[in-house]
Amino acid sequence: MTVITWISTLWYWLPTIGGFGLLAILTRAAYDLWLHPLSKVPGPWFARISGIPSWYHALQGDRHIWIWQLNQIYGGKFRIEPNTVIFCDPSSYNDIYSNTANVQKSTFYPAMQRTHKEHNTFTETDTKLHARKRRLLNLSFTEKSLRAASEFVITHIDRWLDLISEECGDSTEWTAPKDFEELASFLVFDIMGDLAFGNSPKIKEPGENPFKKMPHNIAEYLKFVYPIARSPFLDLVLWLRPKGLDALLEFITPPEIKAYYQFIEDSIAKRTKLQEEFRGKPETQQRLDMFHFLCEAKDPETGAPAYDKNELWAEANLLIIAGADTTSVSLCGIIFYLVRNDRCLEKLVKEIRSTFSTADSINYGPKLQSCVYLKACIEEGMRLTPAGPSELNREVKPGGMTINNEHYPAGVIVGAANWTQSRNDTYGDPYIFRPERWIADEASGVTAESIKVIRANHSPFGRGPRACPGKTMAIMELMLMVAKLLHRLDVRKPPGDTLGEGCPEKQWGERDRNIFQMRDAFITILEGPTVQFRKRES
Ligand code: HEM
Repeated sequence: MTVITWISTLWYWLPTIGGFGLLAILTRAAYDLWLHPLSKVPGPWFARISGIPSWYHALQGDRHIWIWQLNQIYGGKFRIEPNTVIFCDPSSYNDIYSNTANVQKSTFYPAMQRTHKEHNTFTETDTKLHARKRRLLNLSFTEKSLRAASEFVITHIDRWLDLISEECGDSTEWTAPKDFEELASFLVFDIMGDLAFGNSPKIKEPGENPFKKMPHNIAEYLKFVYPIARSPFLDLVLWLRPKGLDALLEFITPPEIKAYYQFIEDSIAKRTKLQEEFRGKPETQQRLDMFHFLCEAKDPETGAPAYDKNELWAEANLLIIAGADTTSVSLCGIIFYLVRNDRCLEKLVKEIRSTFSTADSINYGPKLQSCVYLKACIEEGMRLTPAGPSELNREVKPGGMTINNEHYPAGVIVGAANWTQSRNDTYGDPYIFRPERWIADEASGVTAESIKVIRANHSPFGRGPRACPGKTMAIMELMLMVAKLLHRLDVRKPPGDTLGEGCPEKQWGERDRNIFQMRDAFITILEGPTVQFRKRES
């Protein structure tokens, strides 16, 4: 048969093929609307028959705003994709993320990993395999490792503040406006590099350094991979990955990201060698970073090293991605709100400067823990600036589960979105930065009970078996960063600066000038805040 005959035959059959295609789409849409187990759950009709709206908003980076808007329209639960329901009340939140919930992570998570082979604790969907990985990873998050980590953290924060103070000089004038988002991400990446694989990229230091683009490149990578993981073609993508798609993605990976991977590989090789040299020496002569605890982890059944080279790579890489952006986003959120709320900033500065006589005396101990207003500012900043604004989705396992007294069958995807969850009615005045809501005080009417209610509503570190193992470390870092910064320096918003604020010309949900706006790429991507520093007066 000649090519011309092929084309004319195809042309002849095209209407029939098109007709069958259309029929299949209409049949599927009718099923999704009227027969699907979620058919009674409300939601926009297009989202109930197609993943395209959700995908579109993932591409736009405003999926959290879209979900929040749907919450205003449809109430406590709605369908955002044919097979996905979002819940917005505390009771459902607890049902989905409790230790006993019959759920596992959905296939969204493996889609976020670099290659189909590179499973780490975060992307593992199988509940039993995850439990094993998590038990081992937890060995890096003990009280002992935390104490050891705090020393690395303090060294970096002090150096960071020395550099900012140098810019202030001896003058009592304010510095030029600074991009705090950049400053924060440089600090946190240096810390995480040091802790996760024993090599700080030293990007907070002045001067040229190719790794200064690293936080930006990771953000770009997330912006690229996130819409893929949220796409309606996810099953096809996952099927194609081992069949050549991974190789293609590797090929088109930008050189800056490849340089970052190379940096991790080299650092791990060097750090592994060092670990060998340390073997047998007393602990005081070893480097007790998180990598140490990963290397020393033993499989409880066989007694053999818990991680092979590839797993060690995957876990160390996970720690830097999971621990760096999240902490820097939280720090930016806290500072954004503090420099816009003089009353809170003054109260916090007073607490810190009256608790510690010098910035050097601030370390991770009972005195820092006694700073209740500091803790409250951190909780409030993290409430308004969640490090991941959309839902942490979970797939219901065989046997189904009950959420808020209703049954959901196996295979359905469920979740609650942090941005929406931290703005619901439980807070009374959710759009106000008011750290006092986290402190029990008879005079202001805040009780232990009211705090329990708002805490049950949402947790920035997640809840249940997949909750963040780095929570205590992150809180330790944030407390030290904010306390040391405000002890040494005065900070303010440059007069007239609006970077990061909402704006009346923007779409619904992004207009409030008092709210820090963000882009959703699973992890939050921010622009701003801008701040000015000044040596403290006394
Ligand atoms: C303020 C900072 C942080 C926030 C807001 C945060 C938040 C979260 C959240 C919400 C999850 C659950 C994600 C999900 O279910 O999809 C998570 C998981 C995780 N986080 Fe964090 N995190 C922070 C800092 C850290 C740090 C410092 C580390 C490590 C040094 C870390 C390591 C991890 C790991 C390994 C997981 C995966 C746990 C699992 O799947 O079992 N995080 N984090």
